[in-house]
Amino acid sequence: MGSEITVKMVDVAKAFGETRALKKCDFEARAGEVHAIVGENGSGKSTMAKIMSGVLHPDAGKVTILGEKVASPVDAKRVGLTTIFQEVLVADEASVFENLYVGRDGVFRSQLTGDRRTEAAEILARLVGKSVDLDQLAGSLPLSIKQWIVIARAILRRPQVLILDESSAALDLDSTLRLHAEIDRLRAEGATILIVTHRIAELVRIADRATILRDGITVGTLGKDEITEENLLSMMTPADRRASDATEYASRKKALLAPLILTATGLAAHRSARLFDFDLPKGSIVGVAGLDGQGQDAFIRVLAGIIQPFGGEVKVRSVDTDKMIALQSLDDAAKLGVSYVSGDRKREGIFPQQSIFENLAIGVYRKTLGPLGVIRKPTLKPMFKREVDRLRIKIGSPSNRITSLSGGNQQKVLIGRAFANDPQVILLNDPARGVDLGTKRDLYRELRLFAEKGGSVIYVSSEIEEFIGFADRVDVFFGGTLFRSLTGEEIAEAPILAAMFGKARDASVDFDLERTA
Ligand SMILES: Nc1ncnc2c1ncn2[C@@H]1O[C@H](COP(=O)(O)OP(=O)(O)OP(=O)(O)O)[C@@H](O)[C@H]1O
Repeated sequence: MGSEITVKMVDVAKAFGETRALKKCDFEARAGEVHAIVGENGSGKSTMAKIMSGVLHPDAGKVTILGEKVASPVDAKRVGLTTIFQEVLVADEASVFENLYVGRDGVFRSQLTGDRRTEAAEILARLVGKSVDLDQLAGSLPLSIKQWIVIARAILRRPQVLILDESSAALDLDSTLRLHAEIDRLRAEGATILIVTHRIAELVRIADRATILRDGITVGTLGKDEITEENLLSMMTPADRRASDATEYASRKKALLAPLILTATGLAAHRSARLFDFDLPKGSIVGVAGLDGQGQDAFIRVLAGIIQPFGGEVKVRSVDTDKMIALQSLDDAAKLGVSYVSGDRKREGIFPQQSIFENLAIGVYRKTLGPLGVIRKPTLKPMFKREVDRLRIKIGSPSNRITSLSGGNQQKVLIGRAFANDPQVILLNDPARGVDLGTKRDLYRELRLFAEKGGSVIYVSSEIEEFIGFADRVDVFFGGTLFRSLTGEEIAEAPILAAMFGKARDASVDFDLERTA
């Protein structure tokens, strides 16, 4: 590891009105290292990244990047710092190539040499995993490729300091590995890479050091060998709020023998995919895994009544009549007690113009309408408080806009909304994206309690480790269809991974998880 200090923050403070996002932040990163910034939702990580990038100015303290002060984003770029923020900023009406070089000595194609095209094509192909036509309009591409354009744009700048603020939160396993290979490459060239992430497996695999923030204060830095889930948790979370242990539950095969609460028969979630059947026993937790685009996302959205399947039908047991009733719409889902939580809060989840309170309580408004359709807010208050406490949502006033919350806390509001509806089935579509470690554990515990009381859970995740010690069964999607169901001891990394790649039960995966450069 190079010893040159590239990023230095001393005694930095930053407040937004009454909220003291950073109180005393000290930080140091060196050339040739991957340094993670870790902390609970709302602990100040993004604020720290924005200050380094010149987007925000500190109220107090000193910040230097490569020995220089940075007063604006332009300044930051000049000294060699590039940041990839959570938002995917791509100009739809410009070509892929123009998007890659936007802001760099003009975007006119005539000024850009052939070398640049070759370099852009190479980097993008490495990241995407296949070649991408540089001349097509970015607007015609799926979100996943747009995300790669943003990452490629940053890498093409050959930054000396690269900040990734939750840039891998929405990436699937295969994509994450490609991003890691690229990070390794930059590290080998002597760059400093700062990553803000809640994905523990990612941290352990790639970070050389990790600095932990708690409530706007940096509490310490761990070396590579010290980066473990337990160490991170104990530094991130005050002792009184820490779950006493990493309670792991044995997968309960018995739970799978209970009467069925939801069934899907002859389902085709994709146009040309093989038909499949699915069932959800009452009181069970079924995990759903798959690489990006294998049909699991369409599947859970069909179950939620958001989209229609190409064929087949979904039925849910009615609480009132105990009969299996067809579910074909969002309305049916609400009536049958099926709640949905999306991990893609920007597109499917939050109402950005509304308050935190309204965003959480929106699903129960209807049930509590008073005479003349007036919302009886006081009746909702205890429910709101219960969910905020249960999920430890860090909020100021409930009447503030939801967008004033940190990303992870917005996600917690969506999870709270699902519980608040008092459902019999909760469908979660990669809900823990951007949610901190402590809250993830709390979420698993709450879902366990929910299942023990007879509730049923379907949990889609892009992180294999989420299922282990949590799910009673893991259904793996491959090629647009349900490929394999795993129970008991098969709920482990190797069998899940094998099924995700469409491999036979006992075949080992010729895919190296530790693959680097
Ligand atoms: N523009 C803003 N206006 C008001 N409050 C803000 C603003 N930006 C951040 N905050 C508040 O500052 C605190 C720190 O937020 P920040 O986004 O830095 O946290 P974070 O650690 O990145 O969280 P997460 O893991 O959820 O992304 C939070 O309480 C947040 O609500």
